[in-house]
Amino acid sequence: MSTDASSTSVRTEVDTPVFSVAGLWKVFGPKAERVPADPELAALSAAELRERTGCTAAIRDVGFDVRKGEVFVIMGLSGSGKSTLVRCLTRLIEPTAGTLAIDGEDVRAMDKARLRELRRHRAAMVFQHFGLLPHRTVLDNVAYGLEIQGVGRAERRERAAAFVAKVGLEGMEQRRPAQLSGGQRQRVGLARALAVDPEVLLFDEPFSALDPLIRRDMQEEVVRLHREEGRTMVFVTHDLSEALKLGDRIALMRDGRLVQLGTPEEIVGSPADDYVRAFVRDVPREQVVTVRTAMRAASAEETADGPALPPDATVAEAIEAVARTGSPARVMDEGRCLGVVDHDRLLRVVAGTEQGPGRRAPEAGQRPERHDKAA
Ligand SMILES: Nc1ncnc2c1ncn2[C@@H]1O[C@H](COP(=O)(O)OP(=O)(O)OP(=O)(O)O)[C@@H](O)[C@H]1O
Repeated sequence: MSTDASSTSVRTEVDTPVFSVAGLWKVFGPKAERVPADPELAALSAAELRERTGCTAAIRDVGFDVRKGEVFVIMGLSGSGKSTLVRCLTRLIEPTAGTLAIDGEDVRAMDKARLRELRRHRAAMVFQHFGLLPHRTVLDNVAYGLEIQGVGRAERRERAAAFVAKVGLEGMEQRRPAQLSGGQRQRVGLARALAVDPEVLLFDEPFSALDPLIRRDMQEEVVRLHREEGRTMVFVTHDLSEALKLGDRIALMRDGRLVQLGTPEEIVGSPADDYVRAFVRDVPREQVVTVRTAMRAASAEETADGPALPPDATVAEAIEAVARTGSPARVMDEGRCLGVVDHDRLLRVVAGTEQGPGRRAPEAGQRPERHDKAA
């Protein structure tokens, strides 16, 4: 999504944040509120803070917007504050300080009824431990959220059946959770969250208990659902490759702080500090750098011929196209040729020796748009 300040009205609508978070803190421990309020305490390291106050700052002064329709990934190592952060969004964990809004509405000011409504209708959570009801069938588990919403039996079963099919479990409606594999159970959890048609889906490390092949299936399922429905998603993971695969943007957390927020290409191409650099060192650049970044100006001859790729295609995809046809690939946007990528450009990205935007910190408005991560 564009961050261009001179946005058109369409862009303004697209840019309306679903969640807006600013100066958010979550401190566990005695008299937690004094920590964000006192600059001296707020500046202490985790160990010093614990020693001085007995408190743990799980989230420290974090701010970001989640834009409509994006997959927003919160990533970091164990203990960096990811789960706490995603739970703060619907106040499953109560923030200590800061502001938090959904569609412009102050979440911290919501009363119990409004919060319940928020969690049931607007922001549904998919947990790692799927929380299925063991004595209910797949269909009834998926219908459960609708039952809570007061939807009548016939309608909820019909809607639940459609979502069971949507996540690829057709024919298993009458099974119980114990009769399913881990991946199938996770699909039931996903269908249950989808069935209530929330504005935003929150995932807390939903796939970390799954074996790698099933995990990849589920990631593809999320990409597919996102492509089909365009639903906003906030996805917590400690796995960098999962983050790069799913995220339109990634918020990288360390010790409760947000150390970098950007597209996968920005995070890999322009790490904010040595910590992020070390984190992304082994990522194959061709899988995240886009042709928009790698391209050069095209000659008149080159604009007329050659394979065509959208600007957000990865260099890996371009390598395939160029290898197949033997000629430079054109980067096309709405029928216009923006530039070309040839052997030389592509090899430079793989070797990590290219000059240009991928090596600079992208400025606002220059961010590559990523529509179709699975392509
Ligand atoms: N209820 C609690 N009381 C005290 N400290 C807590 C509590 N919950 C979390 N913490 C601490 O807050 C920090 C962040 O925890 P959190 O669970 O959010 O991390 P995480 O990044 O999700 O980790 P993981 O990937 O291991 O789940 C950790 O230091 C943790 O020990």
